[in-house]
Amino acid sequence: MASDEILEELLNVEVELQDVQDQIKLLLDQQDKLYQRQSELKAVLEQCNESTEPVENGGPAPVEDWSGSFEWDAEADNVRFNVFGISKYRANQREIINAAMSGRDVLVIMAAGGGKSLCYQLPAILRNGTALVVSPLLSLIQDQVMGLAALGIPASMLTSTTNKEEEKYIYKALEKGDADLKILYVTPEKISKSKRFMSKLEKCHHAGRLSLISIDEAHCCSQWGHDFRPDYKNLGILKTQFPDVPMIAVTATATKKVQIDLMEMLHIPRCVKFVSTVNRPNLFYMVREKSSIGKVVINDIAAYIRGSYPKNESGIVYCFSRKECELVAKELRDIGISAEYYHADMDVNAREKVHLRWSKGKLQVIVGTVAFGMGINKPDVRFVIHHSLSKSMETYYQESGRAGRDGLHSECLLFYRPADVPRQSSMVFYENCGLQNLYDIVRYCWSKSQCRRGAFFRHFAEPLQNCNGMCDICASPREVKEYDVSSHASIIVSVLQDTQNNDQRLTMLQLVEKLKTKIKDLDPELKRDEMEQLVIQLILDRVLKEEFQHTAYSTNAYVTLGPLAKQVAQGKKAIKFEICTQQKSRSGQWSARCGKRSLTSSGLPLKLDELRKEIASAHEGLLPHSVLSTQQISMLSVEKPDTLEKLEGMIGKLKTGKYGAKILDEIKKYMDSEHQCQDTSANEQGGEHMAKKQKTRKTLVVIDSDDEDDK
Ligand SMILES: Nc1ncnc2c1ncn2[C@@H]1O[C@H](COP(=O)(O)OP(=O)(O)OP(=O)(O)O)[C@@H](O)[C@H]1O
Repeated sequence: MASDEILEELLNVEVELQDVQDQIKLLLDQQDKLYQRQSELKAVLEQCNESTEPVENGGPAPVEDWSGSFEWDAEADNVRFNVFGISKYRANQREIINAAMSGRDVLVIMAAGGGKSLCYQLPAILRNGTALVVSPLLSLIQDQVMGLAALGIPASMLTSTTNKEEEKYIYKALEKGDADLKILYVTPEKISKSKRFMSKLEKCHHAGRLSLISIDEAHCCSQWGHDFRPDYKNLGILKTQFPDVPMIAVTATATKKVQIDLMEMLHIPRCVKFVSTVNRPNLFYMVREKSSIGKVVINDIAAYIRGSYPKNESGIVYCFSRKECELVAKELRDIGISAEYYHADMDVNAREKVHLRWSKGKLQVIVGTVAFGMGINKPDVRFVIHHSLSKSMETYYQESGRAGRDGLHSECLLFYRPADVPRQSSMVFYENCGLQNLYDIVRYCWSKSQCRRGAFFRHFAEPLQNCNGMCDICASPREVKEYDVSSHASIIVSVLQDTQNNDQRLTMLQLVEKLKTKIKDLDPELKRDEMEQLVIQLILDRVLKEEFQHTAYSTNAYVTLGPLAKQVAQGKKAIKFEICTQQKSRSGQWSARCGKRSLTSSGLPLKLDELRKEIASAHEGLLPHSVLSTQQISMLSVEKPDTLEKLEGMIGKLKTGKYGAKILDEIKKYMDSEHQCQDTSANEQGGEHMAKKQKTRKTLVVIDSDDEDDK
C-alpha cells in the first residue's frame, strides 16, 4: 500500500471515529435525560402505589385526610392565634401540622415565604419535650431563636457561638428535662461531629422527651440540590437512632429527583409529602438586555431603582463575583443610591453590620454574591436584580424568590448578555448537570414568546398556571418570527473547523472577533452581541459545544464543534433564530433587538422610561436625576399623548420650573428625532444614512410597539 493511500484511509477512519464519538455523545445526553425522566416517573408511580397499597387487613389504605378534625385542633388554634398571632392557616399548613402531630414523617416543599417555620414550630409547642431543628446557617438560626424568644417560646441554639453556661443549660435540659426548652436549633455539623451532643440527645429520647426532628432547607441533603452541604448527608443517622420520633423535612424547592434523593438520605421513605406550588403570584419576572458597557448597566439599574422605588424600598442586586459586587455597590453609591456590598470574603462583623442596616431599612440595596442567600428573612424586599446570569433555574428561583415574602407586589429583573454565559459555564461545568442547568436558564433569558413563569412550572414539573400578566412577555406579548440563519451557522462551523485543523482553540470572544469579517458580507448589519447570541444558540442546539481548560489562574471556556456541526456544514440541518418582528431590520436579515418592549416596574411602557433617561442624561450634572416624577410618567402612560402639544399640555407644570424650558426643548428634540427616523426609514440611501438609522432604530422599535398597544 502506498503511503498516500494509507494516509487517506487513516483520514477516513479518523473522520468516522469522530462521527461515532459524536453519536456516542448524543446517546449519552439522551441517556441522561431518560434517567431523569425515569426517576420522575418512579416517583409518580410510588405516589400512586401509596394511595392504593393494601393495609394489613387486606383492604386498600384509607386516603389520609389531614384536613379533618383532630383531638389537638382546639389547642393548635389557640397556640396559632395567641402565641404566633396568626389569624388563619395558609395553604397546607394545617394539614402538615396534623400529619406531624399524628407521628408521621413529613416532607414539605413550600415556596419561599410560604410559612414553613410554623409547620414545625407549632407541633413543637404542642408536643411534650424538646424539638430538634437542624438548620444550615448561623444567621438563620440566630434570627429564628430571636423571633421565638420575642414570642415567649423557650428556644435555644447549640452552635460554635454558644457560651459554656448556655451549653450547660441546654445539656441539662436534654439529659434531665428539668429546664424548659421547647425548640433546640443546631447546625448539621453538630450531628456529625459532636459525640457528646448525640449522647445527650439519646438520653433525651430515652426519657421520651425528644418530641420532633425538623430538617430545615432539606434540599441541602441532596447532591442534586443547589446548596448541597456534605454534612447534611449524615443526617440519616437521626432516623436510624430515633425511628419513632416524627421528622419534618422542609425546603422551598426540590425537583422530583431531589425529593427522591432526600427521602432516601433521611430514611423517610414512607413520609407524607406536601408539595405546594412553586408559583409566586406576587412576583413580576422580567429580563432586559445587558449592555456591554459596564457604566450603562449601572445607569440602567440606577434608573430602574430610582424610577420604581423612589421611597427607599429595599432590594438586592446579585452579582457574579466578589470584585463585581464591590464595584457595582461603589458605582451605585456614586450616583446616589444607598448600596453596600456583601460577600463571603468579608469579615463576619462587617457582613453582619451591612445585613443589619439593610434589614432595618437604613440601607436601600445590598449588592451580594450567592453568599447572600439562605436565611434572609426580610419580608419587604421589593426588588431583586440580577446584574449577571444565575447558574441555574433553581438558583434563580431561590434568589429572585427573596423578593416579596410578605406577599405584596415585587419585581425580579435579570440583565442578560450572551458574553456572561462562558463566565458561568467555566464555573459550573464540573458540577452534576452543571452545563445543562446553565443552558436552561439561558433559554429562559433568550425566550421571546414563552411565559417566564411557565419556565419555572416546566422546570419543577408542575402543571402550568395562569401568569396573569405578571411577566414581561405576558404583560406585553411580542410578535415573534423564526429566521433561517443556517448560512451564518455554516460559516461559524467552517471557521471553527479551520481553527481546529490548525490545532487551535477559540474562546467565544475570539470566535466572534474572527466572525466580524467573515459574516460581514452575508449580513452587514449584524452586531457583535447578536453574533455572540448566535454562538450561544448554536451551543444550545448542540451544533457547537464548550470545552474547558485550566490555567494557573483561571479556567477558560472554549467553543468547539459539537455533535451536530457536520449536519450544519453539509446543509442537512437548518438553524432557526427567533426574533421579534418589530425588530426585524430592513434588509430582511435577522437582527436581535429584543427586550426593549418590556414594562417598567410600575407596568409602564419603556418608551417613557427611556424618554426620562434620555432627558436626564442630556443634562447630566445640570438637572436632578429624576426630571419627570413617577406620577408624571404614570400620567403620560395612561393618557398616551400622541402629539407634542398634548404632551406639553400634560406636563405643563414643568414649564414653570427652573429647568422647564430646557426640558421641553429636550422633549421636542426627542420627538423630532422620532419623526426624522421614520422619514429616513422610508427613504434609505447610502452608508451615512444607514449609520443614522442604526442610531435611531431603537426609538422606532419602541414607537412600533406602542402603536400596536393602541390598536
Ligand atoms: N398563616 C399565616 N398567616 C400569616 N402570616 C404567616 C402565616 N404563616 C407564616 N406567616 C408569616 O410569613 C412569613 C414567612 O414565614 P416563614 O419564615 O416561615 O417562611 P418560609 O416558608 O420559611 O420562607 P423561606 O423559605 O423564605 O425561609 C413570616 O413572617 C411568618 O410569620
